[in-house]
Amino acid sequence: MSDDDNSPISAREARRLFAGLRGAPALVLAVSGGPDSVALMWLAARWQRSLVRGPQLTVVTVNHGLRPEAAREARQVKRLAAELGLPHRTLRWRGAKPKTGLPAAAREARYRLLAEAARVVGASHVLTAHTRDDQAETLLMRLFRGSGLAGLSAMASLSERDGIVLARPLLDVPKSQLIATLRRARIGFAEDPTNRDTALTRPRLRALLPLLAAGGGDARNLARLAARLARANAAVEVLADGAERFLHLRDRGDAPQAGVRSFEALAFAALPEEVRLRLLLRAINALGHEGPAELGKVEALLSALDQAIAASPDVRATGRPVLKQTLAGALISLAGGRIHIAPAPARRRTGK
Ligand SMILES: Nc1ncnc2c1ncn2[C@@H]1O[C@H](COP(=O)(O)OP(=O)(O)OP(=O)(O)O)[C@@H](O)[C@H]1O
Repeated sequence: MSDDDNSPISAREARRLFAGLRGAPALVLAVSGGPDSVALMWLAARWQRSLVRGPQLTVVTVNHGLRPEAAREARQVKRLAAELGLPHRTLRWRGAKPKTGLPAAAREARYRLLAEAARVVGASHVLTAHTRDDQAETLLMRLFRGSGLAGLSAMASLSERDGIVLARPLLDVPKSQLIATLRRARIGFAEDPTNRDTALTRPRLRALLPLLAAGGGDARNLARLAARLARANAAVEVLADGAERFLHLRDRGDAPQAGVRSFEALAFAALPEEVRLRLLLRAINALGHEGPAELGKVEALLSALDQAIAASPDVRATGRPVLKQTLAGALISLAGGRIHIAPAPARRRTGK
């Protein structure tokens, strides 16, 4: 870790971090009460005060109703927001909580509530306080889960969700600098108890980080790797766009049925493997009705398609499907020299 990593963030540095947000009419700050998001709130408030006509800021805390201390933490955020002259709202996650996949459901609900709050106050962006350390952890989690290039690109500094831009202005900032900023400003913050719960994947990974850092795999290097992979991923996406247009042009005058995607099999087979995979993923995710397809399953499908195309040299000859599979609610078939992807018919109930 360099000395810089322990220095408070200067007003000038913060201006650079928030530069792209200056012209926004209003911003929502997602503040849980933990050090990162309290620092985000403090930095954003100082930045906004320094502007003649900066964006309106609204602080939002989501109480997931899962921990008894959450209400008190939300009140603490409200108090601090008031001291900084910022309006604050606490939003409750109501409704049934699932028995499995609770963290994912809580995150989903949190982003939905934050996006709703943004719409209510006319904000174009929701700002979260993800740091460089979070980026490194995300990369590692996805690495251990076997993600592909897109997943290993980790978090983007700007992304879109429900018509609202999700901005992560601190994604390149080490957490230690945020703590140093709060110490210098004499601001207290809550500690997230899930950080100490070693049953969860992220905290377990967090415990591994010092070992990795000792071997050179520190957050700076891991986050840099994520940025490089994101760059490569963006380039492959452009290639996939081009390939889609190329296949479409070859089909001129031969418009596919509505709600179906179809590619000429031999032209498809000549494309690079990563591009073929993405074309399948895009089509399956667009037309299937069972959520995003798993990369491993699309890889298996692609290999089956490749084999089927190679095994029938005159792939155009037969109108009968030489391959037919469903995946993530989409039906994929190879027939008459074309790969067709369509919504799978609804499954029939097996009960009598
Ligand atoms: N209860 C909350 N209320 C408002 N904002 C929150 C809340 N929890 C998290 N956030 C925002 O999200 C950021 C990331 O939080 P955290 O690292 O706990 O998320 P996570 O559960 O790991 O999921 P993800 O990284 O996908 O958001 C925080 O810095 C903060 O800006």
